[in-house]
Amino acid sequence: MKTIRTYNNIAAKGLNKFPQDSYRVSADEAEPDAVLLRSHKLHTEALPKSVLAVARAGAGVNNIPVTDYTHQGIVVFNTPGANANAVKELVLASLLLGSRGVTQSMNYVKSLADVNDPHELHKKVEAGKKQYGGCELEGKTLGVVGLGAIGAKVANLALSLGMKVIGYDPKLSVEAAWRLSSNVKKADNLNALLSRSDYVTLHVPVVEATKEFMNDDAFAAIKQGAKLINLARGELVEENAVLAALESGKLSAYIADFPSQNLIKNDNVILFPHLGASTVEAEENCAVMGAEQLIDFLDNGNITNSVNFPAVSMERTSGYRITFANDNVPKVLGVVLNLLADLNINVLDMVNKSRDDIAYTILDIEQRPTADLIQKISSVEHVFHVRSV
Ligand SMILES: NC(=O)c1ccc[n+]([C@@H]2O[C@H](COP(=O)([O-])OP(=O)(O)OC[C@H]3O[C@@H](n4cnc5c(N)ncnc54)[C@H](O)[C@@H]3O)[C@@H](O)[C@H]2O)c1
Ligand SMILES: O=C(O)[C@H](O)COP(=O)(O)O
Repeated sequence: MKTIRTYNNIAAKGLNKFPQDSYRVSADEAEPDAVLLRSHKLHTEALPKSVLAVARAGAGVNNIPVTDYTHQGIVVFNTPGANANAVKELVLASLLLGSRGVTQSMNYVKSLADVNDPHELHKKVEAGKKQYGGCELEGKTLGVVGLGAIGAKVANLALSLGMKVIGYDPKLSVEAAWRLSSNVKKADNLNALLSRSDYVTLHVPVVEATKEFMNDDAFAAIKQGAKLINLARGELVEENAVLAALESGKLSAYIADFPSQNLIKNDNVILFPHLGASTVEAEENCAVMGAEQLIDFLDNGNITNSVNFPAVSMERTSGYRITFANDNVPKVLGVVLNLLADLNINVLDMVNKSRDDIAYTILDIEQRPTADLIQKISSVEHVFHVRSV
């Protein structure tokens, strides 16, 4: 029986993917084969030695110490694009909330609950509305920082609303570029985007290069009166810098998914409780994708959508499967194959891929691998993980 430890609220549609006759899934597994989670932070937690893989049912993996796990042979997965539509739709709400005094005017109407005379109420409604006049999105410019799964959907949506769209993504993948309308204008650098955008929306991961990249310099470059939407991560925006930009009027609104005490107190900040991916559809998509990737890895050794291991998949042959991970240096594969040859073990099929400084191999052999064979492969220099699948 394989076991999966879950954290957070994982949609039942995903949990039901694990076959009941071969998997046990719960929050209490002491020595799980894998972990399935959402935003639970693993940085301060030691994982049991039994863990082979961690699946993040979602996009951001900044809650997982990915680099530490890599050399322990722990494969980390995420679910690219599975919640992109949910975030895109909340960006649409953010654009409108930032433009039309929606929440403020709703609060004004609520404050009229005790005005019982219909004529008096009508007068107050008509007199009050002038405080909440807004502007339209059509014709305005949206700057999209990060044009991956979410950014591309947001950019295309904004075009359909009649907005002009500028994008900035120095690491844009070819696949992501294919998803993007050719009407999205390319900014050569961040400041070129910031200085021309009425609205700026962030869709990049938190990594060393993006931490607090929205700092004093960025707000100095931003267009006077711009509005900033951040449904990506709080750490992308330096808090004192955004508060100062709001105070000076350089920024007219900040709409974000990551509350802090200082932000909550500011009237020009609209905050959600990390709601971007919280739709039935997104939660199910993420849970299903995460579960399927874990099952294929645990049952077959195949790796799809890992953030630290190469993508490697091979159809099963009639034989027995071994997988191993090693430092990406010359000769390791050759040594393992020689070892098999010396033991007169026939290889039926094989695939080997590398990513940065690690490599991963799937080998189908003709005979059942013994504990001694697994031990011998483990002892090969630079091999740090071996599994009979
Ligand atoms: N609020 C939420 O609930 C929620 C939901 C989903 C994702 N997110 C956040 O949004 C982020 C993006 O998600 P995604 O699914 O679009 O991911 P993605 O990997 O598809 O896209 C990220 C894009 O950012 C680009 N990028 C990386 N560094 C950059 C930089 N320095 N400047 C500009 N672009 C850069 C990449 O090239 C990529 O195209 C996630 O990492 C996560 O932190 C939040
Ligand atoms: O990175 C993500 O996918 C989002 O931040 C969603 O996080 P959640 O699954 O905890 O809602």
